Amino acid sequence: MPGQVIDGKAIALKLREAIMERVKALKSQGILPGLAVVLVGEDPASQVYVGHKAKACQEVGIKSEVMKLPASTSEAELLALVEKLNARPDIHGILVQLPLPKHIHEEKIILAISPDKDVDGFHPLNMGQLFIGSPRLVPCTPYGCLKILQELGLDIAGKQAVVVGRSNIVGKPMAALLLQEHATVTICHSRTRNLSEITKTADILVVAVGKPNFITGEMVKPGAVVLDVGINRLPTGKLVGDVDFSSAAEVAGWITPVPGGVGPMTITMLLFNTLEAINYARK
Ligand SMILES: Nc1nc2c(c(=O)[nH]1)N[C@@H](CN(C=O)c1ccc(C(=O)N[C@@H](CCC(=O)O)C(=O)O)cc1)CN2
Repeated sequence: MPGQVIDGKAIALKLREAIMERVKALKSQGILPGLAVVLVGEDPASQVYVGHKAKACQEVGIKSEVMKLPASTSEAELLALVEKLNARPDIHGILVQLPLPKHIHEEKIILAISPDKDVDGFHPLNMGQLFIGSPRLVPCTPYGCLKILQELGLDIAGKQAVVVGRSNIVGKPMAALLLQEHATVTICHSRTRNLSEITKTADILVVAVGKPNFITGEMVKPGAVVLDVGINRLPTGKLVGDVDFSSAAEVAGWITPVPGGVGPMTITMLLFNTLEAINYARK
């Protein structure tokens, strides 16, 4: 029997309703949550995501300021903007949309964002906290994957989890989150040998490699939960994940589609983190 398709949009909407209630409560205490979103350059996908973020903020009542800078912006100019945002008491969360133009070092920018306002959870302090088991602000995409598992009531403790991909944004924090939930975690990457032998052991398979249809049905354990983090636009314009949905859905117990799976959760967890960041604001 084909696996059940996970409706990430529906889960995201449910969580956003709870976020909206929290925003109302904060406003009644005189606190208006504020998020700054910085976009450098004209990358079309980034423009879409930033637009989605601003719209989502508006829908739940968070104040968002989108700052669009030309691709020619220097690293020093961007650092100066981040410093200004760090100092603003009305801004609780700061996010610099990735990827940045090649001449700007992402690591330097991430390091410059105050860890207390780092709603992406990419700052080494927040990453380190996650890895020592005391999470603070958690990267939105892996956090969204975890929420999907929790919202569906799927067991994590004691399960074999395999994460394919070792990026700082998704793979590594995803592994840390699953470990925190007591899964037995394996991380696979481009140099992994016998990949399908490992993926076939996974009760929970998270795929974030950025390669269209990379994982096929024969690489999936029957009944597994498959979370597809990939978003790849084919030359035809069609959006596909890193998992070949039709063959994997025949084998999996649960599977996220692309679009409409993990993506909407990423933005929901950004809203969630913006409210969490209020707890770290200097009084
Ligand atoms: N500063 C950051 N940069 C980037 C992040 C991030 O978390 N922080 N992640 C990605 C892009 N991203 C958010 O920024 C993101 C990607 C995709 C989606 C999404 O909702 N996707 C939809 C499809 C949208 C489409 O039509 O293109 C879906 O999967 O249903 C949300 C956010 C890289 N940069």
